[in-house]
Amino acid sequence: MLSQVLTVAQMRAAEQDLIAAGTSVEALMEKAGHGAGAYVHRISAGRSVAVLCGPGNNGGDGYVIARHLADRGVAVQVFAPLPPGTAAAAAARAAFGGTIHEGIPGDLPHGEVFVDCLFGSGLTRALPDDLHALLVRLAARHHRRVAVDLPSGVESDSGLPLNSALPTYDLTISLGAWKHAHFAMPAAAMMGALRLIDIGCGAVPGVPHVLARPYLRAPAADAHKYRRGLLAIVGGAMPGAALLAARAAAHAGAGYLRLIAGAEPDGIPADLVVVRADPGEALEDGRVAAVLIGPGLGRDEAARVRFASVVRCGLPTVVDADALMILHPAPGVGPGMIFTPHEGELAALERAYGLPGIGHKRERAVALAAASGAVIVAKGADSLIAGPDGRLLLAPRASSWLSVAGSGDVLAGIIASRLAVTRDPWTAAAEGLWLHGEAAARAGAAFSATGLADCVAPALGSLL
Ligand SMILES: NC(=O)C1=CN([C@@H]2O[C@H](COP(=O)(O)OP(=O)(O)OC[C@H]3O[C@@H](n4cnc5c(N)ncnc54)[C@H](O)[C@@H]3O)[C@@H](O)[C@H]2O)[C@@H](O)CC1
Ligand SMILES: Nc1ncnc2c1ncn2[C@@H]1O[C@H](COP(=O)(O)OP(=O)(O)O)[C@@H](O)[C@H]1O
Ligand SMILES: [K+]
Repeated sequence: MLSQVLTVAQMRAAEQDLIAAGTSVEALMEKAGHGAGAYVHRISAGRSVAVLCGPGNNGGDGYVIARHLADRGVAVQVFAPLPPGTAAAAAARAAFGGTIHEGIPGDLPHGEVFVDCLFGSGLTRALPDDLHALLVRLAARHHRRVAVDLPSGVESDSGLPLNSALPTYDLTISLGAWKHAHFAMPAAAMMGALRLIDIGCGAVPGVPHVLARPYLRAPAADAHKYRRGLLAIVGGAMPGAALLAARAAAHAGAGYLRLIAGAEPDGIPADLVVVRADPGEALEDGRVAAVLIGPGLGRDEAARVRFASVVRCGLPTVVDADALMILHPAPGVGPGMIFTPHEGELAALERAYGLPGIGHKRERAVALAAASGAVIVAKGADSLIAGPDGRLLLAPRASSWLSVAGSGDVLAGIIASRLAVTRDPWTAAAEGLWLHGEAAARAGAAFSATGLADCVAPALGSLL
């Protein structure tokens, strides 16, 4: 349940449940403040800290953090432009015996760590100019910046900043549970590293979770290539993309790769079996566990015919790239499939399924999954996985070096390989998305898509 992601309303309800079970708001605030204070203490390494406290319970957490630090001998100053407006925040302030600067001071200190406890999940509108300016000035005067629960000015449920020019942070410490803003762009880009403080919230049924590290297994002792999974990759007009997907797929677990070639590929690797036959015939083999179609397929009539053959074979299929752009709702399209759209392909699919395409990305992906019956991997800087049953997984931020041409082909190859291994679209999507992020972390900086594909095997090795 520490991986659950809650809306503001769900978080409030979870807190109410704790209160109803006998914990006071003050006790929750103590737990949250001490947990966050321990992180700030570590970061400050004994150097000075400034805490900006707002009027609500986020400010209350700030007073607890300040007391935690002062008790450990850290030089801490509190900036409180507004008086506490809740009983718990007032009590936390009274318990802090140190320096409090009220109002909007003209002179502000330079120091090591700035802790933002101006507003948390209670933010309902943009910060007024005076508070915004104070936040920006204090943040600019400190080397390290920590946001408590959320960066002030960010809307929790949408991840939208309600002000322009908000500070960025090195660390964001979420309290009680993750919020959507921690995983949604553009807010997630402002937050730095993410940490969560457990205050004892129970599991909330039916809510999204954070994509977790999967644990994979080496092939069984008696494995053979077919039992490990035969993946058929259906190529098309531009063979390079399919070869790239195959290069990634080869290192993601499938025991056997076959390229059902369209245009004649150059430089075929020795370990890739190339079949020059109609996909309809080639897929009748009976041993094919999963199919990938889309990378380099093209969007012409020949592409449509190849896609229709794949649909007819009824095998578990990853549908990516061009195939998403020519896809239309039809019998056999959707259930048992994984669609891997980026933003443009997501919009095309919404048009194809007659969906309005409004709301948060997560809501759009869930609606598409329900309408199509497919598992949706909605890619981008804030990737997520939606299932036709309403399940939702939000991926932790991955390397921004993934923004390189071909990294989507690599993802499609990885997911398809996992589909051949697991035969389960949901599991394959989750394992594949994690492996892609892990491969990127291992590939370091400025990698090419080929370099990324070559890091898939060590990434998989780390998950065994
Ligand atoms: N309720 C609980 O049991 C706990 C709450 N915790 C903290 O409480 C926070 C939520 O506290 P609150 O609900 O008091 O909300 P905040 O502290 O985020 O905001 C306080 C109040 O400011 C007002 N406000 C909103 N936007 C504003 C704006 N732009 N300018 C001026 N005023 C504005 C609102 O009336 C809001 O209720 C969480 O983020 C977390 O930090 C934690 O202490 C853990 C326990
Ligand atoms: N800024 C970013 N941070 C993290 N991941 C990213 C970022 N930009 C792109 N990605 C990932 O890189 C991949 C790009 O896929 P796609 O848009 O299909 O590219 P291509 O068509 O060139 O292969 C997706 O998996 C996406 O989630
Ligand atoms: K905050």
